[in-house]
Amino acid sequence: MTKVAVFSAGSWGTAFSLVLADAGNDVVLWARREELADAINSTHQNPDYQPGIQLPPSVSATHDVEKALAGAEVVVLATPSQTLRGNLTEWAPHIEPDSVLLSLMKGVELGSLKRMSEVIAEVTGAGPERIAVLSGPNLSPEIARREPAASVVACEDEDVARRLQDLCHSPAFRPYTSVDVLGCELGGAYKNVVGLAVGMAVGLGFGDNTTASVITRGLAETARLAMALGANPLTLMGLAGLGDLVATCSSPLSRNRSFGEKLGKGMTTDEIYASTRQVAEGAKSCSSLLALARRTGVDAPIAEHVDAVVAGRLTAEDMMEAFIARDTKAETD
Ligand SMILES: NC(=O)C1=CN([C@@H]2O[C@H](COP(=O)(O)OP(=O)(O)OC[C@H]3O[C@@H](n4cnc5c(N)ncnc54)[C@H](O)[C@@H]3O)[C@@H](O)[C@H]2O)C=CC1
Ligand SMILES: O=C(CO)COP(=O)(O)O
Repeated sequence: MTKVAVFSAGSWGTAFSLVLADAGNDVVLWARREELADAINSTHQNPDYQPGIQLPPSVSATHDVEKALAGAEVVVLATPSQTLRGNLTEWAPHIEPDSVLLSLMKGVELGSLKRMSEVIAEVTGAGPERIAVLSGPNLSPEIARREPAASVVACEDEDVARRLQDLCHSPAFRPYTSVDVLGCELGGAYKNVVGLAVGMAVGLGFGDNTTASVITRGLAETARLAMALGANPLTLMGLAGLGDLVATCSSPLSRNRSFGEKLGKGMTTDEIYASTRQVAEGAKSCSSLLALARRTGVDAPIAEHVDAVVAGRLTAEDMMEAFIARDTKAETD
């Protein structure tokens, strides 16, 4: 049995622990709060992030970093993107030297504009053959209920991607391999920003023509930036691109879409933050993705307008009007 350490016990870390356990691994889930680790061990449920879901016996929880990491061949990272650098700096000295680091996160760091795999490389010094990402249409409540879903596990070293694919292939979860780490990460981070825009349209009371238009132009914007940075265009048409975009933008379970819906209904960003404990990565990554697009010389109207609404410089209504009023152009430009 492979020992896998999962950091941390939020919605996705908990649901993915169940996938890993179903796939035959010994899973240790690290929780930031000791009382949550105790609750998971005594009830086999995570009442804060996946209430009502029974975790398999091969999932145990701990608040002790060293204990979680000792002997772990794979370390899964599922914290909010903006805290990863700080968290990993504390954890890195205890990570086994040959272990593989698998990121489940979908964001881009503010300030540095680094993707999560880049932050992991910088903080741990691990080479590309030890760093992988998993991304796809994987809304955690559905994964936790074992509803069938697919995903992509990407690593520059294809053998490592295959090893991780075997590691998380369960009766309900089907991972595909890829070597396009950058494309998977940008697809995952960008779909959250598009999800915010779609949520705003929903909050304003608009229907399927509007949301389909934003989704499609969102995919074009994602592909434009990702390809300029070297991604394989086919990645954006796959599970980590179109697949995740469709899941996020269509589902009321998406925190990013819900966040956008609240903005569309007139709530402020601060009011929304105060109303939930869960992360909506797009509310921060709209700014870092916009900066990345500007640095790359790529037009990013959705990131630009979403960033302005999140920052309170524009209303959601004005954003939708601005989308329609922009200079007209060819679809493929
Ligand atoms: N929930 C989902 O359906 C999916 C989430 N993801 C991605 O996974 C990542 C984690 O998301 P979720 O688990 O959904 O978030 P969450 O909000 O449900 O949980 C976040 C976890 O991080 C911990 N945390 C919060 N602030 C922290 C800090 N300052 N230091 C250390 N830990 C901290 C929390 O205690 C919690 O365990 C995000 O990048 C998200 O985009 C990816 C696919 C699916
Ligand atoms: O990444 C996700 C689904 O694939 C989860 O989306 P939200 O973070 O918007 O809930």
